[in-house]
Amino acid sequence: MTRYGESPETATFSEWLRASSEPDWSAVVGHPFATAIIRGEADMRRYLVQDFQFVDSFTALLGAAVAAAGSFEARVPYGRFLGQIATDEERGYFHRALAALGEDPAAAPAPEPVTAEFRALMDEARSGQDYPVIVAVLCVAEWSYLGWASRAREPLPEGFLHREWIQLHEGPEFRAWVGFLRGELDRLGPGLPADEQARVLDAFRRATVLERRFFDMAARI
Ligand SMILES: Cc1ncc(CN)c(N)n1
Repeated sequence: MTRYGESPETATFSEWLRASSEPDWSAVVGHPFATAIIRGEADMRRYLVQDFQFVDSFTALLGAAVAAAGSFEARVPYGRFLGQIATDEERGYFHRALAALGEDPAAAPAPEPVTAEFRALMDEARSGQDYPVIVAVLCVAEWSYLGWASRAREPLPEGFLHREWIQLHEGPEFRAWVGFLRGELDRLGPGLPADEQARVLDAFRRATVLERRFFDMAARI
């Protein structure tokens, strides 16, 4: 199904995108590496070293969303989240975590193939300046992470590497952020021409496959 609205039971545009990205979506949310994070058992080294490179392109993509959003009110949530990543919260976590793992945040180790592909997709969306496509890629990254992090139950792992990574992707603020991204897709998607809907779906699916492969890479022995 490549057109939204063909199925009468389809609830929202974002839900249609998610359902059209199965089985990869469920594979990300239920991935064994995510389960290992929740249990405090995941070896975070390769994952965080690679994710620090992911976050660079992700931050640039947030900047593109600020520029491409159609109104001041729509730009504000991107600006707010951009601030969180760029300042103490996420950047601070990466610096502390990489230091604890004996890694240098300033080093730029070779990207794994999936990291390079993910960065290429985000850079493509950024330079394309097509707002719904930009939102689709951001939405996959955040919504799928909310999906696995929501599986965590108290007590969270004691070690900060796992506990804080879960907390960064869960909680009322992160839920509201994901709700905003989904809301943008739900607001704009249904009125898009068929070829643009197909472009948005293609970006959403590609990002979902890359999320799955990213966890596969992290879990590799
Ligand atoms: C690969 C990946 N995807 C998503 C996220 C959540 N921002 C992340 N940090 N890394």
